[in-house]
Amino acid sequence: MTSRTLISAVGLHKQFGAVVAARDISVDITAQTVSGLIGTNGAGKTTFVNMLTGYLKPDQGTITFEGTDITGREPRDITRMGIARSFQIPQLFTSLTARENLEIALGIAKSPLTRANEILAQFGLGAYANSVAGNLPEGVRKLLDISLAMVAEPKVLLLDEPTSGVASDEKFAVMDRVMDVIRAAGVTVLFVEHDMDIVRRYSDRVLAFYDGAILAAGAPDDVLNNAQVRQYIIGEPLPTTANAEAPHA
Ligand SMILES: Nc1ncnc2c1ncn2[C@@H]1O[C@H](COP(=O)(O)OP(=O)(O)OP(=O)(O)O)[C@@H](O)[C@H]1O
Repeated sequence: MTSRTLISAVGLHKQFGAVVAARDISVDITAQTVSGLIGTNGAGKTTFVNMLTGYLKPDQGTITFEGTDITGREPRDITRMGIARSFQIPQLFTSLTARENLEIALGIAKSPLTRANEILAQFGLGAYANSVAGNLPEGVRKLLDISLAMVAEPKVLLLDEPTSGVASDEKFAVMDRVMDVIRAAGVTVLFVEHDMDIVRRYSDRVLAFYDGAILAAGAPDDVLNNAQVRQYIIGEPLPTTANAEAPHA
């Protein structure tokens, strides 16, 4: 498998008053990989995602996508270039059916409305085609929301807590379906997730955020077994860490 760098972030810095939400973040994202972003609340995951998607402009640093500098570009330009996003709370028209939601997204993407059936089938949503989105179980709503993001055939998909609010016995089914679709389409994924079982199972690489910086990055087992990650992010103090200092504290 070739490992082509798709996104390259160099020296990203973002400050809100006294709060440093991103401190000197440099990371490369390889094409067609799945990166799990972990970190406690306020660690800087959303800030990083917002900078990649143009919702926030970094104070310093650059972001390159397929060799083009996209730093500070407008979100709609970045979306058009192939970076799509879904949110923690699905952005659906709750009074419309699943199919109608997809047809609206297809219309915006200037894609044939007849693709709705194919996309519903890909995401296992055929049985819900005529159900009103507001009445769908959370796992199905999440899948529908992600299917809307896939309408534009993005190269990169950013997912914000794809399993939050989903019943624990449905989480793996939701993620299995998402991963099947995105791997078949060759999409590169970054997903923010608090459930470490999901992170371990579905990530090729984990980026662990702490206090605005990347504390560790690498293979899931390496990062999730890293002593600092366990202590400061997963919240499992180690018996021998009584004298350890918090990074950046
Ligand atoms: N628009 C903003 N104005 C002021 N402070 C902000 C803003 N956005 C983020 N912050 C601060 O920046 C820090 C990083 O926040 P961020 O939302 O990136 O963290 P996060 O890791 O995504 O957390 P969560 O898991 O809660 O979503 C926090 O201290 C947050 O309060």
